[in-house]
Amino acid sequence: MIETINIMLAGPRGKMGTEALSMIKETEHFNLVGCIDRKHNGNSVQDIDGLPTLDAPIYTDAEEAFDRINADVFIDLTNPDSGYNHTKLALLNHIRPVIGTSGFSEGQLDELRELSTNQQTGIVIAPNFAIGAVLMMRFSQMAAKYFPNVEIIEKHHDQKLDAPSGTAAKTAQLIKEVRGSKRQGHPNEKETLEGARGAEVDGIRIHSVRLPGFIAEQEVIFGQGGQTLTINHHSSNRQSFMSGVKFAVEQVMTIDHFVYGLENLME
Ligand SMILES: NC(=O)C1=CN([C@@H]2O[C@H](COP(=O)(O)OP(=O)(O)OC[C@H]3O[C@@H](n4cnc5c(N)ncnc54)[C@H](OP(=O)(O)O)[C@@H]3O)[C@@H](O)[C@H]2O)C=CC1
Ligand SMILES: O=C(O)C1=N[C@H](C(=O)O)C[C@H](O)C1
Repeated sequence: MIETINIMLAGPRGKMGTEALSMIKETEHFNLVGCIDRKHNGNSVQDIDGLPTLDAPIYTDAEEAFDRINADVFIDLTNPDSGYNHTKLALLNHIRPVIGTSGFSEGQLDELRELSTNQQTGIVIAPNFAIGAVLMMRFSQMAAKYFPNVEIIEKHHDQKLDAPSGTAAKTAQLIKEVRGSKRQGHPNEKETLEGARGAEVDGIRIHSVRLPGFIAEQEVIFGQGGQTLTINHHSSNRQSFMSGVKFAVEQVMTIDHFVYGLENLME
């Protein structure tokens, strides 16, 4: 018999949070034990319009929630500031975090890595839960060995708060690991309009598009004498992320260290 995993979630009314609650409800060995929301203190999830019929208390005070709720895993799907604070609280309370929230700085990731080590508590931070996106990042890393000239275009809905996306930042990091530092474009190039060449991570240009109509898409474009190679991933709904959230919740129960990216948990 599979053991039940008790889950606490922050951001239940959000686009991802609502989808994650439905996934929890449909998963026999997952049990929602509480939520952190900015509204509805003292209510049960099932009393809130539009949320699945799950009987779990809502807290607006995160510290109170971590004091009172006895969970195995904490899922955060909020925003960078709240997500970072919640993640620290979860680790301090030895509740294993599964973090989908994007936009953490390198310094914040380092602090969470250190806290996870000190607390000997497993944590999974996944820039993208869609398995296709994880493969797109890995294929990009493979291609960069042979095609070191590369730029990234990420396209998201216009409600997204952070830019560049966590996925684009992680892709750049993976590429950097295999190709080293390289400034893309002409050495003497000059922007006559600031931002025209996008953001830069270790020489890799990242261009962020924000438009209604998109959910999440990324193109990694490689160029070399006479040829281009484009690796593209497209999420057309938020269900695309849920098998990855489920996988991360199951996996985080088996580790006691910091993991950044689902690829580190896949065979
Ligand atoms: N890793 C992945 O695969 C994916 C990651 N994401 C990331 O997940 C996060 C959420 O995305 P999305 O669902 O689209 O965003 P939404 O804006 O739809 O949802 C965020 C929710 O978090 C709530 N919230 C904000 N602050 C707090 C807080 N302090 N306590 C509790 N709840 C809070 C918001 O409440 P209110 O409505 O009151 O503001 C809102 O309901 C983003 O960082 C996004 O980049 C998204 C998709 C996939
Ligand atoms: O905000 C989103 O929507 C998404 N955020 C994540 C990111 O920043 O990469 C993952 C996915 O792209 C959707």
